[in-house]
Amino acid sequence: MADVKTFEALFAELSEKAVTRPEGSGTVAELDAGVHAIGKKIVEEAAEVWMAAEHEGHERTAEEISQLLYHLQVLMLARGLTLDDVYAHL
Ligand SMILES: N=c1c2ncn([C@@H]3O[C@H](COP(=O)(O)OP(=O)(O)OP(=O)(O)O)[C@@H](O)[C@H]3O)c2ncn1[C@@H]1O[C@H](COP(=O)(O)O)[C@@H](O)[C@H]1O
Repeated sequence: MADVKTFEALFAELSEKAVTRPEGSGTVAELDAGVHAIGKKIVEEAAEVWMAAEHEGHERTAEEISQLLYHLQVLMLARGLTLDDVYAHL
């Protein structure tokens, strides 16, 4: 599984995109939409995780969880939080 993306690698990628702001980046668009919009996306994705876990299969649930983790990372970037800020509470 050589090219599996980890939580840390995704955060590094998104952090760089927030600075370099490449054309066509959904992350840049979401950051520009702001904390309120990102928060709504997190709630939506969280509901999809719940529904997938209760009614759909293993794979769909994993996919929805990956999307929730992505949007949480975007919110962290929007608020200037680092991974260590979060890990300090685990
Ligand atoms: N891991 C993700 C990721 N997970 C989820 N999403 C976005 O989250 C949304 C998923 O929401 P939904 O399932 O509700 O799908 P949807 O309703 O069709 O989407 P919207 O209409 O809400 O946009 C989509 O818009 C996806 O683009 C992600 N967007 C990007 N990434 C990764 O982030 C990195 C940077 O991406 P860019 O900023 O787009 O270059 C890349 O490695 C991507 O693989």
